[in-house]
Amino acid sequence: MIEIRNLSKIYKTKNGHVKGVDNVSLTIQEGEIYGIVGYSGAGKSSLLRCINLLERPTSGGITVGGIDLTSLKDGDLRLARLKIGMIFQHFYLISQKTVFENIAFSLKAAKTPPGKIKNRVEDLLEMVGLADKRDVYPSQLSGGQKQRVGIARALANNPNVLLCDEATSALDPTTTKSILNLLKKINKELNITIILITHEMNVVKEICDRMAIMQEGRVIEEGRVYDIFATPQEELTKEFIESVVSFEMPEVILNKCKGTIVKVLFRGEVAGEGVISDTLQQFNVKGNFLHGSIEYIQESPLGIFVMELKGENEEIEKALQFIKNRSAQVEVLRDGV
Ligand SMILES: Nc1ncnc2c1ncn2[C@@H]1O[C@H](COP(=O)(O)OP(=O)(O)OP(=O)(O)O)[C@@H](O)[C@H]1O
Repeated sequence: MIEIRNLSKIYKTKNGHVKGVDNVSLTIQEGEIYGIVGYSGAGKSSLLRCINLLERPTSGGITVGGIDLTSLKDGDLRLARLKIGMIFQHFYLISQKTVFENIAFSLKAAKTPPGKIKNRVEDLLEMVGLADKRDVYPSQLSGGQKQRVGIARALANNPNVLLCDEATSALDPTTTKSILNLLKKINKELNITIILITHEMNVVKEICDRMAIMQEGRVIEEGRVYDIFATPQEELTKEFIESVVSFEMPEVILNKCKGTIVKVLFRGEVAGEGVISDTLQQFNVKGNFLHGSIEYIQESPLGIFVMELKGENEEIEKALQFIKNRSAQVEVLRDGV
């Protein structure tokens, strides 16, 4: 378990103090994939770098697996850090060393007996699918392959935690997917807790169990990814969700609709369409679908429909109540005109 307690990071610059992280407290469970989302400057990297003490927090504490990292002296901190791997957006491989040597470098730094290095590197290369690239140099690799080397290097010393700093932001969508699948595999097979920071909500939707949204150094919302997608509370959270699940409708379409426009959200296994068709049968209202999709978040369906309901006000009220009782959320986007 990772516990971040009242953590603040203040940078002293020549123009004054800048608050990178402002009193953040989070608990991340063992084996979880946890996403931290925010726009540029929100404080994500500062927070991530405080977790392994690449940055010393100005105040607050970090406990990883029961060890309070902020209280450790240099030697003990170095040892504790070996159990926290990290990967980066720009990979940071050593260009003069081969793939094998890049990974071996981590093992040598941790004083692994020389006789054990070869097998370990080969196992790691196998795990990340790069056995055939053992002797090539980073410049001969694609971005996705470079990140695989980064991952192998981060896993070299059997960490319990993997920190991912915008690990897929420099990659195309297909490569991003393959790296996310690799991270999922590592999380499941090695039971490594993963914390990733990203500005891409689709990354979080794809692999995270829980997430936090950061703004101006603070965590403004936190919870299970599914719940956050289903019922976001903060405007910024809604904005991030709309970047992957958009229900914007062209004005011309809205202007044509004279009925009540509602957005309905169905969670889990509830068959949304069934509820809607029951509503239309039981009440004297006409329905017109404007938008609809079923998003799968961690394989759980989340159905979101936007529709126009037409009829007498009283019937519409009854229909809305009926839907409300059978759905996760109903929001009237616009009353009938
Ligand atoms: N070394 C530093 N010195 C001074 N200010 C810093 C330093 N590092 C970060 N900051 C400031 O702290 C705030 C948070 O920055 P941080 O890099 O953590 O945000 P971020 O969400 O990771 O953004 P990005 O994705 O652009 O890196 C910003 O205002 C930034 O300018």
